Amino acid sequence: MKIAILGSTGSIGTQTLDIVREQGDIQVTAIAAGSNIKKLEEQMREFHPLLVCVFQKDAAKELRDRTKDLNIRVVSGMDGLLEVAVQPESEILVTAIVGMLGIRPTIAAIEAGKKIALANKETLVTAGHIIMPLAKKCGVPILPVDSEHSAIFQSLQGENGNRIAKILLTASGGPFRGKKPEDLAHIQVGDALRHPNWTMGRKITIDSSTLVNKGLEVMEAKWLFDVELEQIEVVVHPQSVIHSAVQYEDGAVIAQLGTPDMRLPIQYALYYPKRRPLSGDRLDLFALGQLTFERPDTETFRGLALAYQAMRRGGNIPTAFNAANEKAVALFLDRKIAYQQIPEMIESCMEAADFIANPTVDEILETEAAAYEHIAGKWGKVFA
Ligand SMILES: NC(=O)C1=CN([C@@H]2O[C@H](COP(=O)(O)OP(=O)(O)OC[C@H]3O[C@@H](n4cnc5c(N)ncnc54)[C@H](OP(=O)(O)O)[C@@H]3O)[C@@H](O)[C@H]2O)C=CC1
Ligand SMILES: CC(=O)[C@@H](O)[C@H](O)COP(=O)(O)O
Ligand SMILES: [Mn+2]
Repeated sequence: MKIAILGSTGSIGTQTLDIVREQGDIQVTAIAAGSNIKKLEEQMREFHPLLVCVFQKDAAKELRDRTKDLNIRVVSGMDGLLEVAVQPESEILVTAIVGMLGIRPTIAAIEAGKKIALANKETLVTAGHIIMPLAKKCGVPILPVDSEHSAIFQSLQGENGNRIAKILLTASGGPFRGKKPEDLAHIQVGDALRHPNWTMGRKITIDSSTLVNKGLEVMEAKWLFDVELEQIEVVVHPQSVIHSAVQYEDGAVIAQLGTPDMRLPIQYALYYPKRRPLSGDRLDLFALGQLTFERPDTETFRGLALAYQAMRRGGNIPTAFNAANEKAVALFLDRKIAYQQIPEMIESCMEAADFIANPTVDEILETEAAAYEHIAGKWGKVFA
């Protein structure tokens, strides 16, 4: 099997490469990252891709100098990401890049007939109405990597045309589960980066803590599984053992359970429909003792309530939601805004957005730019 990876240096990207190492029959034809040339150089020397993209131009130049002996082409910028996405020899593109920057490369890969192993949920949230019909038209499967969506996908195997009554989308509840709004006023970056169950990139870890991640995942599920919003129920399950479930019309609930290990959904997407042996811990129900469930507290964690609102309004409002969140999380991680300003900025950008019912890619990117401008206009001092 031949694969290309967008975001090879990140959490999902490096775990994809762990699978490449373990399985031994995957060739990595192309990789891309933002600026981490140290890790890219290591990956080039170990996996010998044919093409490498570093988004930042200066970093690409430095990587070229450092790897002259390898004779591997190094490209940069959006054009470089697009080249990696459509690298002629690859069969599957793993979208492990963070943010809606993934939209254009994902579309290009679908148009080039590549299967998509999709981790980059922001792309579906903002452009699901373009990507899902395009994938259908091009006969390209979108194979979910996100743990919940992989669990749903696994629970749907053998459904024989039976309809989904409900999706039970599990959520850990994040590090602040049980807290009230007044407890969140002085949250620091280090507190929010302490996820109870998963080790992930910084942006998604913050999103898990605000429940924005769950809001993004509800939208992702809606696009992937073609269900109504009302058919998706978020269930807080602090142990993260049940990765999600499907309820059928006769009431049967089929779930996928496992240890919190992203290598399983990544491997399942790559080899679908085959399962392969995989190293790692096995689930021990006796050691666990009990599994618990709660309703999400959407009054404290307004990110989830705002996501539902964005989905109900539809059009480009999920883009306003997502773009505002990407900017707000980056500002919070840079210690420029307080934790509770994340939902505040999302709500404000959603209110300020000019509604477009069926946005094109250009209009999605304009909505993103407008959200950034709105934040700069209203909170200008945080950019100083
Ligand atoms: N981590 C997880 O367990 C899960 C992640 N996801 C989703 O997967 C995606 C990736 O998440 P995660 O792996 O945690 O993120 P990380 O932050 O760990 O990695 C992000 C990757 O994207 C690269 N990147 C960042 N900016 C650019 C750019 N401008 N051009 C090219 N590459 C860029 C980074 O490169 P560099 O290192 O150079 O910055 C890095 O390789 C997200 O959409 C997330 O929501 C979904 C489920 C679980
Ligand atoms: C591993 C994974 O898929 C993450 O998206 C995870 O779901 C985050 O956990 P919570 O958002 O449920 O805290
Ligand atoms: Mn998830």
